[in-house]
Amino acid sequence: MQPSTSSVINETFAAAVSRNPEEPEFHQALSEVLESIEPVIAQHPEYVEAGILERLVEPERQVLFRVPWVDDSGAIRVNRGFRVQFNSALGPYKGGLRFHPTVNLSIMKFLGFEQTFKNALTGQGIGGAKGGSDFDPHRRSDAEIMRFCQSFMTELARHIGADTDVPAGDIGVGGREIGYLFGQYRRITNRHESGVLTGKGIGWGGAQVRTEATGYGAVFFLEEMLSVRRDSVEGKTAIVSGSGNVAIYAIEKLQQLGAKPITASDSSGFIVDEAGIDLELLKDLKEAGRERISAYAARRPSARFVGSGRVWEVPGQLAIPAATQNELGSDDAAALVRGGVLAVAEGANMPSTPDAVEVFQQAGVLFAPGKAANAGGVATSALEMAQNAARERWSFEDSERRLQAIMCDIHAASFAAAERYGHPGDYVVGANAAGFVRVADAMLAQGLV
Ligand SMILES: NC(=O)c1ccc[n+]([C@@H]2O[C@H](COP(=O)([O-])OP(=O)(O)OC[C@H]3O[C@@H](n4cnc5c(N)ncnc54)[C@H](O)[C@@H]3O)[C@@H](O)[C@H]2O)c1
Repeated sequence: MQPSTSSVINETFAAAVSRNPEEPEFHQALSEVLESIEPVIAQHPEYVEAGILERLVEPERQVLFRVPWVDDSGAIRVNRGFRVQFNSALGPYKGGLRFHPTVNLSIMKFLGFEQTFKNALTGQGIGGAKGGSDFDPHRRSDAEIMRFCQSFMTELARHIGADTDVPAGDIGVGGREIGYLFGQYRRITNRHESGVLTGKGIGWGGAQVRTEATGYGAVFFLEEMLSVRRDSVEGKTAIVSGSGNVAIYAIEKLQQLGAKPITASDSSGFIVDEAGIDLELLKDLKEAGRERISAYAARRPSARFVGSGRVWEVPGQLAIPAATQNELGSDDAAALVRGGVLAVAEGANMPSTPDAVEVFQQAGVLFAPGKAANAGGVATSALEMAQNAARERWSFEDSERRLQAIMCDIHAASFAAAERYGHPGDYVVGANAAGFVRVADAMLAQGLV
């Protein structure tokens, strides 16, 4: 007799937890995905027979390395570098690099695992990975950032390649860092291998819309969810957290589509601007000046800075958490519901705790998990790889149209899978199921590797 689906899921989870102790973020991501694919497993015993679940939860390769560098005072510093190559059944490993002091193996594995399903959802033929370092770029000089990136790439270079593994940016890794990383890779390999990194500068192999893609994509996804209810983002107030790459371009697209974003945040607090965010000012402070968010309120009379408290207490009909994991708990979700929220799209990866997701779903709020809503970034990275391989350059308009089409496809695939597996309207089940089936089918076809 076949073991029951729930016992297979529970055993896989328990074995993964005992093999990877003290990795809470990884356990959280595993439990969220495994739980929601139960109805898929029930319909596909062949996945269980082929050991797909046991194989999926074990990364194909994990690389940990020393990153020695010299700071501006001449002192030697040592950080730890990571690259977790999770799954390459659908294509070369693909996923961002994060430079942040909280980076550890648990966070890398949660992100690499999630990335596998997200990348599958894009339909662009890319596997899943994540990497980074516990290096803190905050208050580091430009020269220190460059030396760190060069040392980091000196080791990473031997593990990546246009057909092997293609890193990109994430928290703490933007255009400047990708430039330094690419320069060192080119120097070490003596190859201008454009497809080895994405998020490159437009003048040297980068793609139009890559910078904007994650934030724009999250708003396109919001628009798709609302359109199912014959509604749209137009005229609605939006609560956005973060003030980095994802938050800034989510705010930009919300404004272009007639919504009114009124908040932004960083780890020091948040600002509320009832007149609507002044995007030029925000970009000037965060992209050019790398200043704290309080500087926004200091320069804009309609805004106030709140140093303690929760941005989610501010009422609005739309919410885009776009800072970091577990930034939105059940009390925050309840506050958003009280404030009249209709739809939430996760710009960041796993910003909502499982309890918060439950609060949204119980209240009938449209909820898009990060692996669907923020997949626009990696999808556009795949477009960058395609342009690099073909030595082509597509226009901004063409690239944005392709991004929008991909987000519509991700929405449609997630929506359809939710219906098919008995959870209509549940985008968490839909996105996990749709992504999982694509990866599982490829693994099944490729044998026990
Ligand atoms: N950049 C992308 O293309 C992309 C794609 C998919 C998902 N994501 C996810 O989106 C999120 C944001 O990434 P980004 O690229 O905008 O990074 P970023 O470094 O440009 O911005 C991160 C923002 O989050 C804020 N932040 C970080 N830690 C915080 C904390 N503990 N409390 C409050 N605020 C905090 C920072 O101040 C900053 O405003 C991350 O979860 C990332 O994994 C990014």
